[in-house]
Amino acid sequence: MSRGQEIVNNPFLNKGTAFTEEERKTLNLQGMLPPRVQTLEEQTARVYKEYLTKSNDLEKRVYLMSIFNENRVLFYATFAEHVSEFMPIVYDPTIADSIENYSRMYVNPQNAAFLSINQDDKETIRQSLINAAEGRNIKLLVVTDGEGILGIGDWGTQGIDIPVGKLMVYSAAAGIDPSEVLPVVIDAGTTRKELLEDPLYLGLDQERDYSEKYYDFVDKFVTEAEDLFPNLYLHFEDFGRANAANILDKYKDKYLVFNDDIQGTGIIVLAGVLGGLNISGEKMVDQKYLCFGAGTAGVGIAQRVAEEMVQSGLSEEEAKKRFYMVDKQGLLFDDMPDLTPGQKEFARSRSEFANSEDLTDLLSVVKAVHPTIMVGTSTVHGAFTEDVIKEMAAHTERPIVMPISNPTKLTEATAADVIKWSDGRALVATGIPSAPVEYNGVTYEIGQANNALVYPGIGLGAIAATATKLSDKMISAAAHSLGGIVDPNQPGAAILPPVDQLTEFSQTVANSVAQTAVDEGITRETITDVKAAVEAEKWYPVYKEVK
Ligand SMILES: NC(=O)c1ccc[n+]([C@@H]2O[C@H](COP(=O)([O-])OP(=O)(O)OC[C@H]3O[C@@H](n4cnc5c(N)ncnc54)[C@H](O)[C@@H]3O)[C@@H](O)[C@H]2O)c1
Ligand SMILES: O=C(O)C[C@H](O)C(=O)O
Ligand SMILES: [Mn+2]
Repeated sequence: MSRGQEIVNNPFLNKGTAFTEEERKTLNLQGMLPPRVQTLEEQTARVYKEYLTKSNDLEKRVYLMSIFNENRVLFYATFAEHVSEFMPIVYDPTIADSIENYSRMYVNPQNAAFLSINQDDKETIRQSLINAAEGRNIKLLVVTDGEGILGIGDWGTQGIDIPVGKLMVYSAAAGIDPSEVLPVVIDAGTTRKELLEDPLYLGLDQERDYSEKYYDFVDKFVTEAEDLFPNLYLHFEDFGRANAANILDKYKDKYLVFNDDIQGTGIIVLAGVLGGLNISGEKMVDQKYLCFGAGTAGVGIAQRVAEEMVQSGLSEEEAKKRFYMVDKQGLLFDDMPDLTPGQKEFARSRSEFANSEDLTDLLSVVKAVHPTIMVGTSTVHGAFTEDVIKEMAAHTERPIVMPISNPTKLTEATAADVIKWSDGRALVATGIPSAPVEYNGVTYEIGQANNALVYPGIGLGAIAATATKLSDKMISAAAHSLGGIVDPNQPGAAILPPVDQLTEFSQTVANSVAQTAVDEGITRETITDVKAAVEAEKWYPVYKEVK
């Protein structure tokens, strides 16, 4: 390929119509582009105008991804101009439609690495990562095995859109250089019959592997990735309930790793709880917490909030007594078979209740427990019914309610309903973006309790600090750093900061995470000026000289 062809076909170098006359001459691009030279501003205006002609969200996403495939600077410059408008298009919830239709709509591998459990020798794993990285300096890798995509379950190889999408948010929100990231999917088969029966399915035509071979494969992958990319921040996303915590626990003391569903979600929900308490004036140690859907996210959040209660003065035992976990069986009791290790930590004793046998549905548990905080991570659409919310609101002045299952079709309630049913008293945040709610003359802003509001800043902070691991203190600092961004005295104030300020508060999160790593002395390099180090790590969507 000629140098000119190489450049226009490389999304990290391509400038499209913005190549100047001078560049067209020196890079041998003459005759390869329409004659008019455009500025980046003209290009983003064109992209946005065309975007507006698309008739549905999936088409909008496909169009934006075509720009992403061609020209990363143009994609991120346009994204930066329309952050809160584009978030639900490139990310959740529209990304769910894109994953469900991935094989049919496939056009481009988007610089991802596709690993197959059938090729489990470490040389092939290593070479696959090298091929996908194409000599780029990879600092951030997002990997999924596709088993627990959002709440929509096992999508095998099609899950690759989640690492791609999570990384887009890293670059847009925190300014992670898009040429320094690598999305990876581990195809270990799938449990989804309709994929295996679909002749168009692009993943392996086999049942998901739950044997030791799977853990061996993950171990080879982690070892090779850490060896190839020595300063790596390794982000795990949407692994299944049986594996996610095991994998995090295995590597978290050894490498700089992060599980978004466990840790990221724990941080954003804790930040929302802190924001809610800031508004209600109540204390953390007085709260009673109900988790509905005690899986990867549900347990991860409960652990984070419990840790916060301990830091607020309770003993670990006292803190755990404030938690009630509800899953398919109803309230979880310690005599139940099949509890996950995380569920066991929080399971209650039957002797605490006169009617423990009856506590098999959410409403009876709410009646028996009178929670002050209720978080939904169950994937059960509509589970927070009018009866449930009214019962909760009857026993607490400002109930904190977060239906955060994704995407839209799985969410436990809408913000508008929760506000109406609680007569405007509930402090609400949702997993997907929600429009403001008008109720009795007050406009309620609804925060988005989605890990996207924190994981980009955490990654940027940890990378900029050259942290050797992600410590509990760094995680806690991230949650606390979001406080103070919202004005709690404003009637109808949100409990979390608005998505249109995503880039600003990602910076705040990054600074505080980096500062904590430096204070703890867990950095590879000596950092004297934390803010400068974070700033130096940031990438901006502007064209650079191509040589
Ligand atoms: N907003 C966010 O930032 C965020 C982050 C992570 C996960 N989530 C969402 O949370 C949901 C769960 O994700 P996960 O990764 O924890 O999945 P998971 O499969 O690990 O957990 C889901 C849990 O819900 C339970 N459940 C299923 N049906 C139930 C029912 N009828 N009653 C009670 N419990 C029931 C399951 O048994 C399981 O324990 C998904 O919809 C996901 O999109 C949101
Ligand atoms: O991807 C999201 O929108 C949040 C979260 O990681 C999820 O799995 O639902
Ligand atoms: Mn996730």
